[in-house]
Amino acid sequence: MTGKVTIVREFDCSLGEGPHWDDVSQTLLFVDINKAAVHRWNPANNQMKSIYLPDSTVGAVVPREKGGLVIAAAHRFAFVDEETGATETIKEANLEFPQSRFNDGKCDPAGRFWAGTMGNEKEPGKPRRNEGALYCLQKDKSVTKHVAPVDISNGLSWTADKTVMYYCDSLRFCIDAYDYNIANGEMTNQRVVYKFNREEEGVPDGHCIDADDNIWVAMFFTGQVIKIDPRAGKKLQTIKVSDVAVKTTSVCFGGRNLDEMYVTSARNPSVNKVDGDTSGGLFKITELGAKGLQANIYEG
Ligand SMILES: O=C(O)[C@H](O)[C@@H](O)[C@H](O)[C@H](O)CO
Ligand SMILES: [Zn+2]
Repeated sequence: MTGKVTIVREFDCSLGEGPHWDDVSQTLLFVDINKAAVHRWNPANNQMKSIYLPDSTVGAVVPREKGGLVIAAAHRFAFVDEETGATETIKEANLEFPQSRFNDGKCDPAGRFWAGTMGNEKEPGKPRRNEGALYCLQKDKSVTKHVAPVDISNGLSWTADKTVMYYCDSLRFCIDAYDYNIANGEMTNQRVVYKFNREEEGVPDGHCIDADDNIWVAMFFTGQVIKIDPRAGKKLQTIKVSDVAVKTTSVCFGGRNLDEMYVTSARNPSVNKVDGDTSGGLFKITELGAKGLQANIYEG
């Protein structure tokens, strides 16, 4: 199977990110970082519900088991009431770097919410260096710091047996693996499992893991999704998502059978959107011959 790409909706995201398939409602949650927007899109009726947060940016969103959402936005973890849009700060983080902000995040299989930060970027791929870190919002609502310094904290995933965690600091141009202790959330024994070729492959951004423990990475600047076998350290497949929307930012599996892949993207810089400019849109890849696992949610 090679993967069939379609554009499902021209969302015109400034910086679309963090797709999360909500299997309960069969809808897709994702963010537009620069617009501080949390979007929920229902593929069944093409309806979109959006919340615009009071924060300057939002890096990631996940559902909360007790109801509502949890976000990593600007400098805080916060709860969001999806009906009213009201937010409640849980904890602030990375305040030592005032120009930094939260970026990508995801829940681990035990229901902790992991999210990392990055320095301000005047242009994509060029942030203030070493201003980011990887944080974890524990289920007791405390926040712990795990990796620092980081340039652009991005993709996170865990193997099905919960013993390995994968992490990507984009400007390291690799995927790192860690031994993962699911009982206490500690990550140890960092090693590189795949090194990207910057020229041909672009900048590694968000990623997700499939039921076979292969990793699918959205590549920023090249409009590609790359499938990697992290055990063999090998690239298995490259899928061209778009020649126009080349800033592909993240991926997740979705759909009734979790066998469709959603891909978010960022807008190309142009004042007015011209015909055929699909950048900032949401894409779908089918016929992948792979399936995802149910996405984890925050259990605190
Ligand atoms: O989507 C993200 O994770 C960041 O917010 C982006 O800005 C990109 O990662 C970065 O620019 C890639 O080079
Ligand atoms: Zn990202």
